[in-house]
Amino acid sequence: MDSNIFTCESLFPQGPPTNSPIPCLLVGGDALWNSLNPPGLGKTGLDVSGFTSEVLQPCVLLLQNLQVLLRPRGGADEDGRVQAALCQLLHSAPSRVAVVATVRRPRDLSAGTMAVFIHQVELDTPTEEQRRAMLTSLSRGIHLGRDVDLGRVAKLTAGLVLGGLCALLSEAGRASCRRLVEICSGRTEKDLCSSGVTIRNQDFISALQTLQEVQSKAAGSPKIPDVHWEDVGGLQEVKKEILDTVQLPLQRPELLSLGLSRTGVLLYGPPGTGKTLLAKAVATECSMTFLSVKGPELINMYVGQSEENVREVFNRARSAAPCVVFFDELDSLAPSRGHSGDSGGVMDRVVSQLLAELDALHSTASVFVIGATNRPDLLDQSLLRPGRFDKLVYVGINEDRDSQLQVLQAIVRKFHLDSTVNLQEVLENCPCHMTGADLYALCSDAMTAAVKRKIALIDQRKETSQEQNMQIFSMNDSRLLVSMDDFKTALENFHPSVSEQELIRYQNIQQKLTTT
Ligand SMILES: Nc1ncnc2c1ncn2[C@@H]1O[C@H](COP(=O)(O)OP(=O)(O)OP(=O)(O)O)[C@@H](O)[C@H]1O
Repeated sequence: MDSNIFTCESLFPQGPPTNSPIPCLLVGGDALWNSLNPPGLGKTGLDVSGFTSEVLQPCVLLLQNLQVLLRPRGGADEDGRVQAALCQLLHSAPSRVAVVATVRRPRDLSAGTMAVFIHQVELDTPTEEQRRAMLTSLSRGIHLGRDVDLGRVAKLTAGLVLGGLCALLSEAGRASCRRLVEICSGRTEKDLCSSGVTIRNQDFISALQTLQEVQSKAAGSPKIPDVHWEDVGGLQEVKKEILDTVQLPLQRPELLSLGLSRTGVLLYGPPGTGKTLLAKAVATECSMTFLSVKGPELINMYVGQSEENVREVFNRARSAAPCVVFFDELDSLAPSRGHSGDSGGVMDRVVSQLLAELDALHSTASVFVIGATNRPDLLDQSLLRPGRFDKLVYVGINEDRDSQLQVLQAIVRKFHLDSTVNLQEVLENCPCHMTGADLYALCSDAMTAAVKRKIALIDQRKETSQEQNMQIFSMNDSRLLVSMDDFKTALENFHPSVSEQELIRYQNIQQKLTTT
């Protein structure tokens, strides 16, 4: 049993408060399970003295992840016998033992179990200000370089909780050791650490990257994307409209109390015009995490599961706040109620759930919703009421050459172009109506042509080198430069993805929405 009694590291990562004389016993897993379910399940009831002997009292008994204990085999219902034993435990606990239990989501426990606990405290994801205070407190006693600005670190750590911030500091410490070992070759990490290391800003940056990589590997966890304004060409007006809506309440939280904040923006327009890209850029530029959800992914055949999925998305967003939730293909998640044609009314319930979640966001600036659709006319109109998606922004096709050039320049930012490339000339050979995705396809076709050209060159050189015994030339020998000829090759098979008729249909929808 002793091996299951731990210190309270999870509650107090730096150890229990030193000025507190009360020990904290963390009990979890098998110890509690065995006590509540002795072999044969004949006896129920926890012998608290097993954990909290007279010697240790007064003390705090911390029961972690209570839901796991109550639903040991992941079943839908709690085991009544375990629940009864738990109630018994709480009633029979000595008065000098305070029992604290933790659970990820209160709804994981039955109402009966919840009622056993007199006080229920919800721990929210820390705000930027709270993260700053935590970082200041956690880094006490650690030597930080003059270039470290904990306020900025707090800004970049949206979505991290106390444990994450502890991990960040440890990782930054490791990064600073690695940096020193590299500089002072010949000295071991142990030597350097014993003589004291200073954590610099670059160590925090490297630690953040490491943490984000780990997080992004964890299924679906939101992170701050890496798309900047420079990656979005043109769309100046759209960028401004979204930023005014998202950034203002973040910078001026007092607007919330005046009821001047907005919960969501709906981007609509033809496919491939940069709606997803814009939403990601907003999140990056405002240092918010990004949670992308495709409408159809949330729909599930099991009764109640689709609504639960919607609820779960908003829970995840709240725990990663400040967060931008991006609902792609919103029309398939929230079609007009009464018209969806599903027999069980699943879609109607999903829409109602979505509306309830949007309304609940109203009092906070930390979760912002961006919806995207090609068919705003199919949406349930109540979504467009004030306080929900109350700003509609049309993201259309760039029709003038100037804005097309801006998109092209944004796309080729990461390409190496040779001096023969004239982007204006490329555009002159393109049709008038092109989406950003079309231009991206054109550039990647040009890149493919460049790769093929280089492979052909290598093959040719190989033949000559064998004949003349020359050194073999490989793909890595020089940078891959995309030439004007590569663009010309790409243009041969280039067709815009949105036809003129479709474009007219989108423009009609836009006109209808702006006049209503
Ligand atoms: N304005 C733009 N600037 C730079 N690149 C763009 C732009 N618009 C689109 N692109 C390119 O096209 C790709 C697809 O765009 P995106 O996915 O954002 O379009 P979308 O409007 O969300 O499409 P859909 O409606 O099909 O979801 C982007 O990854 C990007 O490479």
